[in-house]
Amino acid sequence: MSNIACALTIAGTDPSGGAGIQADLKTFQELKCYGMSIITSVVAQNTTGVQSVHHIPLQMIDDQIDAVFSDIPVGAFKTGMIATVDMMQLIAEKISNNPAPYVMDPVMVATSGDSLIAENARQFLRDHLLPLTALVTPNIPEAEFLTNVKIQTLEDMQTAAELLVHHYHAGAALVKGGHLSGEAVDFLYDGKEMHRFASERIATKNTHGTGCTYSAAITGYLSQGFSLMDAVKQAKYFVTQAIRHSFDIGHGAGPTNHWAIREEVFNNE
Ligand SMILES: Nc1ncnc2c1ncn2[C@@H]1O[C@H](COP(=O)(O)OP(=O)(O)O)[C@@H](O)[C@H]1O
Ligand SMILES: Cc1ncc(COP(=O)(O)O)c(N)n1
Repeated sequence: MSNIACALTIAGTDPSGGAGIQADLKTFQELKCYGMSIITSVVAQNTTGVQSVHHIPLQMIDDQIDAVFSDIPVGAFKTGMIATVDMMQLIAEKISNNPAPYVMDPVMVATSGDSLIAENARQFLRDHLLPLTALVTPNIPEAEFLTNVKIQTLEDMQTAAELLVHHYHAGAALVKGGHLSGEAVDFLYDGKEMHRFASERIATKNTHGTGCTYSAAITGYLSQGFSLMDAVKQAKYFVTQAIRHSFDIGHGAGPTNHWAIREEVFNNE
């Protein structure tokens, strides 16, 4: 199978398996992509929150990126948690010559409320990494920070998506509405048109890692050659099913179910 789609994630870890690198690799696997990962920080966390963080030395991040880029053609890649300005600077340099589509999940705060990146890194992310993206996938608080727009309505989400592309130079923007109420509505703006992706809101507290899973699914589909619009459409379906069949495990916000689009799960619905 030499023509397998290769998808890469550059992110932090979650030993409890619901978010970060672990969620990304599980998602790639479900989509039948060949999954690869570069670890930026090792995070001691679980469904209740973050206990401690160890940043991987810059040289080691550099070496990991070289190990992958020098050997295997990457079909698409994503970034999740990048904790410091130094890491961002290095990653920006490394990826700027890679032609594969880049999906940025602008991770700032975990579902538990714990901050995952340095205060000054947020601005650096917006000013230096955002212009390199094919797509950025902020949730409401992240979109608010990136654009300075207070987001309370579906119209505000669309305004933020347009600003991310036209003012902050993202390739495209997917503003996710998980943090509003009512239907779970996301808006994709590709620089020309606004697309709406909606699903029913599922009553669950188990949303640990939804953003990671969603952006990994988009990356996986892009690595397989789907258009941006189709990749988001398929990924929205994937994440909705993953939330619908999420696991009530752990003492906090449980993880999503990465194998929820398998046929046997549907057959048992
Ligand atoms: N309770 C829910 N029911 C259905 N879809 C949801 C629910 N919560 C979030 N989503 C969807 O999950 C995806 C992740 O969204 P969001 O929660 O906004 O991001 P993040 O996990 O980065 O905070 C989006 O497609 C959003 O619409
Ligand atoms: C290493 C890492 N990266 C990202 C998240 C965000 O998770 P969520 O998708 O729940 O916002 C996390 N909790 N840990």
